[in-house]
Amino acid sequence: MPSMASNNSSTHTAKSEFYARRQEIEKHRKALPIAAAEKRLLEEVRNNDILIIVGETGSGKTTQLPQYLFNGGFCRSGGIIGITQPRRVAAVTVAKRVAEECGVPLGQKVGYAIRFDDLTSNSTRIKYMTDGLLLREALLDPYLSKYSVIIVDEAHERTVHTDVLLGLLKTVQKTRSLGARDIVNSDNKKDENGTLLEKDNGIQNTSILKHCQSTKLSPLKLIIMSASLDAQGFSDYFGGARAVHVQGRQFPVDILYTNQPETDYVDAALITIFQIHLEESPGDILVFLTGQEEIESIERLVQDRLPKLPESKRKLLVVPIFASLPSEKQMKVFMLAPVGFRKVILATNIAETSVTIPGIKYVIDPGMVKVRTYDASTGIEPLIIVKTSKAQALQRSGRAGREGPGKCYRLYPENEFEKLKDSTTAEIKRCNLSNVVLQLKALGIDDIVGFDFIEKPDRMAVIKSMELLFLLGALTEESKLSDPVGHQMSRLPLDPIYSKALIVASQFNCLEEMLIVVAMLSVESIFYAPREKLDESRTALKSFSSTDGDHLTLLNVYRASEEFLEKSKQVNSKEKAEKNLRKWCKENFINSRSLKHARDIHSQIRRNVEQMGLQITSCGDDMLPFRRCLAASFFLSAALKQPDGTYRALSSGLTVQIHPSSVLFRMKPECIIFDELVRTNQNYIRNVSRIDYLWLAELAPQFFALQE
Ligand SMILES: Nc1ncnc2c1ncn2[C@@H]1O[C@H](COP(=O)(O)OP(=O)(O)OP(=O)(O)O)[C@@H](O)[C@H]1O
Repeated sequence: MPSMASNNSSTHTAKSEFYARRQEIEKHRKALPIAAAEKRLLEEVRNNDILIIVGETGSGKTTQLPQYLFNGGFCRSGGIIGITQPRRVAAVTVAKRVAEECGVPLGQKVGYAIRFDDLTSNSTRIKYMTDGLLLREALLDPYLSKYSVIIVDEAHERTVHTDVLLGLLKTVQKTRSLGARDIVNSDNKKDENGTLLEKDNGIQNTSILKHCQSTKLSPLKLIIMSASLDAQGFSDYFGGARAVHVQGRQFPVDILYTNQPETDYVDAALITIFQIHLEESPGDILVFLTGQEEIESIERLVQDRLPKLPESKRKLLVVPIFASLPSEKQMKVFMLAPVGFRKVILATNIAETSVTIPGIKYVIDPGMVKVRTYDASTGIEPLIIVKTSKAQALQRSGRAGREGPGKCYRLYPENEFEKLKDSTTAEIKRCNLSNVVLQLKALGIDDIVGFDFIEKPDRMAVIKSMELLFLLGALTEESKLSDPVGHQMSRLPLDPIYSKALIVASQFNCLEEMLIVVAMLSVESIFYAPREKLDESRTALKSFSSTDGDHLTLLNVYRASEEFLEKSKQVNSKEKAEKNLRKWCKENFINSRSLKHARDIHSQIRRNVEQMGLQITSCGDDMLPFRRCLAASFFLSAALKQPDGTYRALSSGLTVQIHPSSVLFRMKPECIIFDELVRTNQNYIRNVSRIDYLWLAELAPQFFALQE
């Protein structure tokens, strides 16, 4: 019968496509430079409990090593191979790729887990995750007992989470080795109960050892990996651990430099995009920029210029990717462009390491990156734009040459490259440490200064952050985590001040409102004001603005958007309603991407506080409790008006000014709290709300009584 015949043939086609794809993948895997080193690497891991692996970008470290270890029997007794990544997008996309290479559905043998998104199951043996997530797992399972191997990938990035994790893993690894060895043959020192005595990294290891002995935990294999790693430094830190190099890269990447330094790198990037598009052979372009605003401005400029090109040259598809973009939008960059189109990806350093973006042949690297810095003496955390390190430049160029030869356009002269720092300053050296301290305390590590970090944070920064946590009520006078506030705060994946605000809000009966405001404060630029439509955008803002300040204004925006969406959903499909909301955002000069991100964060933190058993109630129309709650939570950033119209920040003594984007810019109330201090040519404060000065001593006596 014809229909039978066609069914059969379509099954045949599907089958042969499947086998063709598997063959293609197998061929690709065998061609990777790391493939020649498979046996050697397995031997090295068998012989060394800690191993450092350095290999070129694209050589196959992240995708292949876990598979080699799995096939080499490292999961035989049920253990999991955990691979950490500094970024969520890398954890997700690499896991997808490896699942495909293994020919299994994602979430079975191969899975990933990132904050609020866990695609693993009992059968998962190769698990990709963010370094922050593994740290959170350590809170519940200090021995990381389900892992037989942990690979810390992209260790060169030296995020705070990676650094804390390295210190923690050093201890866990040592303890698990000792525990396991002791079961077999013990001549180690023991206490009267026969438990090994060992105190390391501030953790009382006797209990860990006891556990290791009772559960017969096997030693943990620890692998530190990167393409651009100071192998010696890492080896020294891990007591002379063995370092191996995997030679070779799959495809060449031509590096091109400019003759002269560029005065405006954004403009230079724009010109280079069009030059490549008009003159070079097919292949997609990846451009590294410093942030959402820069990306959105180039996106508009490219769109503006496209219609001026000849019809045949207009097939250019611009796709942005930055951290605060919802993940389903981030995933768009991994989709192939429609036939005949060239894709231009505008990315922050989120796409710098680990990821393979299909189709990328050209990389444009202006050599700049936005980083958060920290001034412990004032508590200011300005975001500044700085030059990348050599390691970052190498990673960026490594995003090309993954599927074929590539080109990287560095928008600076070659001699400038030589002047760059070898590696990026570790984040722990330049950030507010209150979150780190809170996490370490929650892990039972009380001696923060004595903790064996690969690079010690500044002592002053540690002390400042302990002070801050004490003032927020998270630490006791003995510097222990307080109960319940400190413990609750450590469970919330937020900046400690926001976590505290949520806890306080449950007492002020306005948690409903605070959840929204914290979500809105957690995203970049809710409002946008294009220069050519400044008046219109101001008028739009007025319809939401509250004379009490920006926090209530943000609340109004969120609620108005929810109301709009609900109404739209009553008469439209969900997709249509979402589309209408984007239109509504545009009309009201609201950044729909940021708003969507805030809605996601809102539902996530709402789930968190529900799990913690906090009371979610609303203060209704009376905003007084909410404003008092703002004062009780943000008292460390209270400021008083001075005769000249500037403000004095009460905790740092700095002179600050309300940012022109604030609804209180002209009103200038006597006493305010603010969320953020931005340092440009002035100290500007953003997200400002009016409070009553007398509330400060009443609601934060621990701070304002100390001041007198
Ligand atoms: N999602 C993907 N789609 C297509 N090919 C991929 C994908 N992920 C990896 N590959 C291929 O596998 C190769 C090895 O990637 P892998 O991430 O394992 O390298 P790596 O050595 O870890 O690189 P890096 O140091 O840059 O993270 C890539 O160069 C690419 O050819």
